[in-house]
Amino acid sequence: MSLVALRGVAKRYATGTLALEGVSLDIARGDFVALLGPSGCGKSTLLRLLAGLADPTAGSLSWQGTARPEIGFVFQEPTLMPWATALRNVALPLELAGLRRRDAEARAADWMARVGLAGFERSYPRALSGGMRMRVSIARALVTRPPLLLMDEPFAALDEITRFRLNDDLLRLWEAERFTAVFVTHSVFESVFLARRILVMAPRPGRIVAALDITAPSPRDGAFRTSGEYAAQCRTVSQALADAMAEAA
Ligand SMILES: Nc1ncnc2c1ncn2[C@@H]1O[C@H](COP(=O)(O)OP(=O)(O)OP(=O)(O)O)[C@@H](O)[C@H]1O
Repeated sequence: MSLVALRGVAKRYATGTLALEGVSLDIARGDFVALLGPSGCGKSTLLRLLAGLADPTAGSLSWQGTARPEIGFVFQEPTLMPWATALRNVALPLELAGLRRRDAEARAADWMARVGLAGFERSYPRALSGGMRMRVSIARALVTRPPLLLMDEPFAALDEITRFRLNDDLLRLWEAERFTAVFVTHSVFESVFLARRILVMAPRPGRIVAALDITAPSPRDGAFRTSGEYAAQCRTVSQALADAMAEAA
């Protein structure tokens, strides 16, 4: 069943830039969708439309049950409050939702453990590594258990080993929670590792040029990352991306 259906969506900014045109897609509840494409193809714009941070200039977004669900966000910058401990950062969305501080912190501590940060509750963001700050950001996004998680190149600034670990842990969380995930990335390798469906986008105007299903089963782990199946899927997606870029050029 689709969580959201987009039909003929376009977005033209006030500057005249046509960031998206003719975008039609269905995002199934519980799916993991990657938006893959070169700079400027409208990935972030599509995420902003899903988030309700911008409105389409043409076409429609229809949410199942008619209302946009609660949404968790993870950006490339973890955007934590520097004056608050990691635990306070994770607890904040719960307190904003009306939970008592003690209950919010208990649940936040549980989520910190789930992202591998047990023992760092009292640490301030500046004392944590980039990867750990990103883990705090993921815990903060998921602590209210939103049905939809939007991620905009969350791991692009991290080193490769840290990025692999976060990919592994994100998949574990998704398998346990089954939120719907929409993940923006420039990386073919990351998109194939994470996603069940990859939407390849091309620029000028931003549009979806291919939709590829990645059928590899769970669990996807270190063994999957070095498998022939993974390499073959990466080749297919790379080719689709190269075709998209050639068409756009
Ligand atoms: N607020 C804005 N006002 C005007 N133009 C914008 C705005 N935001 C994005 N654009 C333009 O719309 C197009 C799509 O931008 P968008 O950021 O959605 O692409 P992207 O695929 O996410 O790129 P990147 O990978 O570089 O983040 C680009 O040409 C961009 O310059």
